[in-house]
Amino acid sequence: MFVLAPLENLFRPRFRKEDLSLGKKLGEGAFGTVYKASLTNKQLLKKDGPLVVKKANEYGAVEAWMNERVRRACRKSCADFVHGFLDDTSSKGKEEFWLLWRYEGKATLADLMANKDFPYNVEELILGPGKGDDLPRGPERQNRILRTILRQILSALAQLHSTGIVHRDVKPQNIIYSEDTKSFKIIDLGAAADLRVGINYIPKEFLLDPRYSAPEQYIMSTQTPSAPPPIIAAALSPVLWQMNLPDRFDIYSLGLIFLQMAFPNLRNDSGLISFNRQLKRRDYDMVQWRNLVEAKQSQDIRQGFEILDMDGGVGWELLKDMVRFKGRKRISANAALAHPYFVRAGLFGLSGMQKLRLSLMRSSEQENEGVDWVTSLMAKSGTESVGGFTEAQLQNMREKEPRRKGSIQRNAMAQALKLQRKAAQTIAATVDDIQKGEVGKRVNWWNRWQN
Ligand SMILES: Nc1ncnc2c1ncn2[C@@H]1O[C@H](COP(=O)(O)OP(=O)(O)OP(=O)(O)O)[C@@H](O)[C@H]1O
Repeated sequence: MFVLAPLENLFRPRFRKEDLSLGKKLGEGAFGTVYKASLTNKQLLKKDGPLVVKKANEYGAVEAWMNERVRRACRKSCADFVHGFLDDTSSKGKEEFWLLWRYEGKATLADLMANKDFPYNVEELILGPGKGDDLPRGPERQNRILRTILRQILSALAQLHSTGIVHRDVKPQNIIYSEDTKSFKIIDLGAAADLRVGINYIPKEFLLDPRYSAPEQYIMSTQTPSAPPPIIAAALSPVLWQMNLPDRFDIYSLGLIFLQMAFPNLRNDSGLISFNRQLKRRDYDMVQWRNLVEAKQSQDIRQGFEILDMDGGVGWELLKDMVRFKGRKRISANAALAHPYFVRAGLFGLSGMQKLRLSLMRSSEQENEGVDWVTSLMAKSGTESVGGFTEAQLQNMREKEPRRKGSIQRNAMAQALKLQRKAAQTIAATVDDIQKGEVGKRVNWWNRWQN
């Protein structure tokens, strides 16, 4: 940040108000007004195409800073930021900060969820028209779509979090479908906090959307003092981060989105608000909430649980791990990506039950099947990392660890499936351990896994 940011600014094009022609208004929030726009001076950008301009108030500079940081550290997770500049031509006292992004597309997840055809309308966007027809319409196909959406948002969040940024305003309105990458990206870093350098970190002041915010009032304990100067904050932040796990704030919000995707009756505001009230009254116990609503026998509720209960209820398990009262007990974005809900998904989605059986039997005949098996899952599902480990890292561990003797009982399908689930859980737990700084546990993890 200290070295690259100033350098980068030397080489990036500079924009002025006159270079832009504003079009349709896209939104108006507490921090500014957003327009679709085009460039009058086409030479400024190599790649032509529509842009989005936010005319922001005094918070604009912070939002620009946050966007630049994201562009350097994890650009694929958020809307493509172009530039931010202060408009000093406007009258004094009314300074405006202008922020520019590439126009990602017309639909946010909120727009898509409001459509009666959700989630099939998203399937078409991600796969192309007619491509999901290998399955009949029903819970299995819906589950496949929900899983893809959730995985895309979780990956984006995992990247933000590993950069030290907590978004604090995760909601369907702030998740946009990018027509270019054909996937979901996060927008609106206006309320985000960069805990590594203390930017926008004000423990006593927050501007959160109550519909989606986690029960904790502050993302950092109120006993944590206000942010010190950036360099000191950067040095201290890993400690504060581990103490408070502020990233879990976003996970709770995403859990609520998962819930809304599964239950049609919770997609509108009044549904969500009454869910929040019911959950609070039951001390944030999802099982109690389930008992309450299941008794009501509604079609929407039945449909939601049918999805979450598939594959032994892995969806429901993940949801419960995301929507928990205590931040510390909530799953992290990385661990969630290694959850069986996703680990099994790649296989089911891509090769079907038959091939899964075959590959499990085949892999159970090999030595070292633990690693081989996980890496083959990764290859099949197109996953680049499991629980934060790349394929190369996993293979490397395999080389250095004693070889496993014997093998899983042949043809023991049930056992293999159990192991698969267990392995994913162990990876998730291990990622948590590592995140807690106990790197030495990695070796224990290997032993646990072998056992
Ligand atoms: N990169 C983008 N591409 C396409 N549309 C965008 C982009 N960024 C923002 N929008 C549209 O503009 C709207 C407002 O954007 P954003 O949420 O950043 O502004 P905001 O002023 O903070 O609004 P709010 O306070 O309501 O969240 C979004 O809901 C989205 O429809």
